[in-house]
Amino acid sequence: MQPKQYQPLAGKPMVLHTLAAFDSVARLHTRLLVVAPGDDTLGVPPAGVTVQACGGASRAHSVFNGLDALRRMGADPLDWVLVHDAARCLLTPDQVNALMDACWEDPVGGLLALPLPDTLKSSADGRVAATVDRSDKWLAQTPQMFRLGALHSAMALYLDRDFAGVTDESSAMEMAGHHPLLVRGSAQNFKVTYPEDFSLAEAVIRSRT
Ligand SMILES: Nc1ccn([C@@H]2O[C@H](COP(=O)(O)OP(=O)(O)OP(=O)(O)O)[C@@H](O)[C@H]2O)c(=O)n1
Ligand SMILES: C[C@](O)(CO)[C@H](O)COP(=O)(O)O
Repeated sequence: MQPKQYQPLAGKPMVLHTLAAFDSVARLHTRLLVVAPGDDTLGVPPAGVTVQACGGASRAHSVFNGLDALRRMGADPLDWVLVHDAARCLLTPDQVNALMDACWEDPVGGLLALPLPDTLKSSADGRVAATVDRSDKWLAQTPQMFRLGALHSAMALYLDRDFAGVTDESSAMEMAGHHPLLVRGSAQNFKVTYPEDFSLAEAVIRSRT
């Protein structure tokens, strides 16, 4: 079976839907797609997209290597960078613009996220241990937008620990003492994770055309 990001959705690989969300965002200077070393599945990338085969063992390794690649490509440490999951293929240009509008003047940057919609339980041995107050809980999405140099420095602190605990860019910034901005996203910007997510993603894509 093909890796998730190349599985077809509504007639084209998932990652092409993901990249398309950034097509009409004129403020973006560079679009970089990080793939695994030796991965040329995509062949010729879409116009305006640079591919770097510098993916790593985990998401955080891939992001860190991608930040290094951007520096080699001439990006400045003060440039904003938006990091996005290939598996969030239903992102829209409006959501990207909302994140950029909210973060542009912010001293730290931020991320798309959703307030938790369901009652939250903690568990022990497969049974409910407690109901957790969810009034301050959010589900982190991507893109996550930070200054290139600040994000690289924050992540570098965890390089020798194999980025343990760095499950998203915000967590690295938080551990470096920052408080990223939460920008309300959309439930449709879910990460294709479970088998049933593929048909849901396809239905949403078809509903938009
Ligand atoms: N080594 C890796 C693993 C993941 N990712 C990125 O992180 C995103 C979110 O990870 P996910 O796809 O959920 O992780 P996987 O481990 O690839 O997928 P799954 O949990 O379904 O096995 C991916 O879409 C991809 O963009 C990456 O860049 N490098
Ligand atoms: C970055 C992320 O999508 C935010 O919700 C998520 O943490 C990725 O998790 P994964 O375990 O790498 O799929």
